[in-house]
Amino acid sequence: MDERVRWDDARRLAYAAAPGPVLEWVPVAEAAGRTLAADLRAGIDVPHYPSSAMDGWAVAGAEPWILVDGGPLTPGSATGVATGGLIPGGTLGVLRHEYGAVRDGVLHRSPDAPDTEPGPGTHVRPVAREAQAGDVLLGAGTTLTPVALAVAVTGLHDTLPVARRPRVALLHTGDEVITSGTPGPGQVRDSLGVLLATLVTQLGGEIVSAATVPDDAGATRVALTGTDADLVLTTGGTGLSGVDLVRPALTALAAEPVVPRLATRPGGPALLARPPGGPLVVGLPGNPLAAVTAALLLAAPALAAMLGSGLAEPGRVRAGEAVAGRAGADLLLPCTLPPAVRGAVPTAWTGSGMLRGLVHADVLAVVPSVGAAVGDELDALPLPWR
Ligand SMILES: Nc1nc2c(c(=O)[nH]1)N[C@H]1C(S)=C(S)[C@@H](COP(=O)(O)OP(=O)(O)OC[C@H]3O[C@@H](n4cnc5c(N)ncnc54)[C@H](O)[C@@H]3O)O[C@H]1N2
Ligand code: MOO
Repeated sequence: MDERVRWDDARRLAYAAAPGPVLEWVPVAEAAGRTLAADLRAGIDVPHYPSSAMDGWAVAGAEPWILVDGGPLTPGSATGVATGGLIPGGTLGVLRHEYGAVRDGVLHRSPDAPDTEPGPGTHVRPVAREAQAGDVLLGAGTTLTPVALAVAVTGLHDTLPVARRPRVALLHTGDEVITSGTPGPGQVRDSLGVLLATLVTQLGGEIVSAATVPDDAGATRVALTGTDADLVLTTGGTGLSGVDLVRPALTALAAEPVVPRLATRPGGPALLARPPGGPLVVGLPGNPLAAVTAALLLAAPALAAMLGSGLAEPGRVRAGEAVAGRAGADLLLPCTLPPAVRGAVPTAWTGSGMLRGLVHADVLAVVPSVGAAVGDELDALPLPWR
């Protein structure tokens, strides 16, 4: 049986396998970038009083208008209002400053005032035009952008119910992986640690631990379970050699293989498994481009589910050049979108051990096994750091 899962099915399975959000309250000033865990309703009508949209005069009845100090107005009277000022009772509409002239305490329309001004409701912002008290202003799952925070404050919210940041443990396997100094032959500097920590943070998670585990079955098993994280991301050790121990360790733990492998290149050996009672485990291949690709396909959807945000639909791009396919797998290629080409062009570095191409890439384009001709529409995964 082919246990390799297509890239799009893998995203959905990862999203479905992850637990939902845990709610916590944070002050609005500390909530930027967080994800709302519950609908936020307006605590007041927005706006909550009728206000002027212009500097000018609130008028009642037909001109001329005798200026009075405040309202309520009776027909033939007017009072000065500033933008945002309270519209007094009895007001017909607002005559903006440019279209009025005051002589001897009496307001007249100027000759260039439009015929329609002032009419009923001119330049008046009615109560609740934007929202009524109780309306949902921001839905659960909304990312708290600067604008969303402002809307929350307008709706009278000083603390916000947000999804607790998913707690993520990083586990690097491989005796050859070193974290400082110059690597000798057969050794490699850990480049995935900083990459994944940054990516996880950008995706809304929180790194709670980062450890390196030697190529030892027992140590790998212990490391996979000895954590209170919500999600464990392992690197390396997903392959077939005697020192690739992530898969055997998960089998020994009787973990449910939610995504046993991916039908993609790079990233084919990646996996997502659920040990009983333990945190979700995403096994990323050691080859760096394969690791990032798999992180976007498996870890990103799992984190989105834990945050209660939706599973983002992939984008679409046109192939900017012909690309040969690869039998039995979808190619996920770092591509730029040069304006002159009007399509996706693979970077010069698409090997699974190479990261250079991703630095300048705009998307990961999905090239089906049959390949792509110039102009073909392709699915494309956005890159979270773009
Ligand atoms: N006989 C076969 N060999 C391989 C196959 C296969 O099907 N048959 N698949 C290849 C594919 S595809 C991939 S991807 C890799 C998967 O490798 P592992 O997940 O087992 O990773 P390692 O063997 O531990 O390391 C691979 C590579 O990555 C480097 N690495 C590991 N960790 C890090 C790190 N933290 N930072 C930077 N680089 C890292 C490591 O040094 C190796 O060069 O297997 C293929 N082989
Ligand atoms: O997933 Mo591997 O990096 O395809 O060679």
